[in-house]
Amino acid sequence: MAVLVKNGKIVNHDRSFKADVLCVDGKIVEVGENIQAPENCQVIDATDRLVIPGGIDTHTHMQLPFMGTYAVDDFHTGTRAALSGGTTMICDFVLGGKGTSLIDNFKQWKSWADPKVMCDFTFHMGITWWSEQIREEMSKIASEYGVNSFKTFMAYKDVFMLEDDEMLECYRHAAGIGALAMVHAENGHIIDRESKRMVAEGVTGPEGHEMCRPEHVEAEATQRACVIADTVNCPIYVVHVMSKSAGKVVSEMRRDGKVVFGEPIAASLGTDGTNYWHKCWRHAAAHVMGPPLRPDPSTPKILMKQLACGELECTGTDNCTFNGNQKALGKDDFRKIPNGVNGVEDRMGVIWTKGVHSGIMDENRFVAVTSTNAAKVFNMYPQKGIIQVGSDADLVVWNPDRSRNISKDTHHQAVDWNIFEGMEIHGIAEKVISRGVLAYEHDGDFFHVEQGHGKFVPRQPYSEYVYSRIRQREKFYKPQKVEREPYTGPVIKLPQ
Ligand SMILES: NC(=O)NCCC(=O)O
Ligand SMILES: [Zn+2]
Repeated sequence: MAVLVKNGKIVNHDRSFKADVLCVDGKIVEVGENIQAPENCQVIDATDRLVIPGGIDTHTHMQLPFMGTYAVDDFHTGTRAALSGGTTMICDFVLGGKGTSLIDNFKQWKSWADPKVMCDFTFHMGITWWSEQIREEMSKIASEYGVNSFKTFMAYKDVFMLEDDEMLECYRHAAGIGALAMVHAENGHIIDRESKRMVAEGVTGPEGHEMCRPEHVEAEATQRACVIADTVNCPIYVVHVMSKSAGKVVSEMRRDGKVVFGEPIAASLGTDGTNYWHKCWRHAAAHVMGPPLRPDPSTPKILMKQLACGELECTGTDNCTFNGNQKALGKDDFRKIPNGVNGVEDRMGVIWTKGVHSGIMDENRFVAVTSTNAAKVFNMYPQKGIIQVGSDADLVVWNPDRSRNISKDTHHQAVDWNIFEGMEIHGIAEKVISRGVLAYEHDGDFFHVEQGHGKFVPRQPYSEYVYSRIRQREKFYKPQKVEREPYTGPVIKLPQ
């Protein structure tokens, strides 16, 4: 069945123009003026509306097994919520523990996702231990399984954390197979020691979670990860940039010519870490995630400005949700509170409200940071991230003139809390088209697709957007030997 979106203002990352869009069999087949609707065509009137490429959430953890429990939003409720907010694709993390196989983990996550997803999805792989097996599996995953991005952790000591030398080898290999290294940047050794000290000194509440890992603990690791990646000419993507200091490091590294990308998330752009000092334990615990939200209330605006001017690149959510009774595992010790917050439903609205509506970025940049840049960085462009002939028909009819209030009582996510509770959102995804099918209508709250509608999107290595600069830099990474006469003078003898 064909879908024709009429009279909309098409917004792409680089230009906006008035046109219709015709979608047939999941693809955009025509973009132009006064397109005639073919037979059996569903016509969607987008007069006075924007038509934007479907959002791509670069970072989710649906039903993640984590800290003894499972994230409560699974591939069904999570992707359903995504659609309702204008996101038509998620990038979820396959995250097995130490000693596990990447191939087995990939198959496990795929079997969870396939029957449940309501929007398209792809995977990043977590590298939680290092060995010859993992090196070989990384190659296989990149060449045969359609995954070209691998996340390493500098935190979660003894669980997911790699040491610097392991990261170096992992990144060297990633560069060799045309993949993108991703990093959770926090100094895991400091967190390990300081969280124990915090509890020993009687600070057991959620505020201790932030105090044992203040923002320089994130910034130091961000700098270290960038240096490690640069040493082996590997591109690096810093996930969940949560602080001004880490954002500054990313920006400085980019200005210094390093191939570094930074990803703030809906949470770091939309709220802040003062919540950890809230008198209600449940409220404070709901915001616990790693790296934490920052108590400096100027953080969200500064990160938004960095996004607007190109210092930061993409936006995700790190959506990893736990209900109150799960968070309560840490009621007497913040170290046991499952880490994670919501965002997949509200990311587009939060960024429009705090970025575009507030005058920090324009609509084209909004499209870039919510969709196009992700498609480019992760090598899905122009299949995803742009409205043009030949691209997947993932479209959102966006009404910038309507507003809504966020609440856990009305959101679509399974989680019983919303960190954006009460926030007035400007900009509504009125109609959401996923692979050429009208999937969601805001008015009436209608979902027209079933579980299993979404498809896995395989991605090739060597994203041009990322690797063209890596190739240019290769010549500087070859060690240059100086030809000289051998030294023939005396040499002292060292004691045996
Ligand atoms: N971020 C978080 O708190 N939970 C998800 C796992 C991770 O990405 O660190
Ligand atoms: Zn992380």
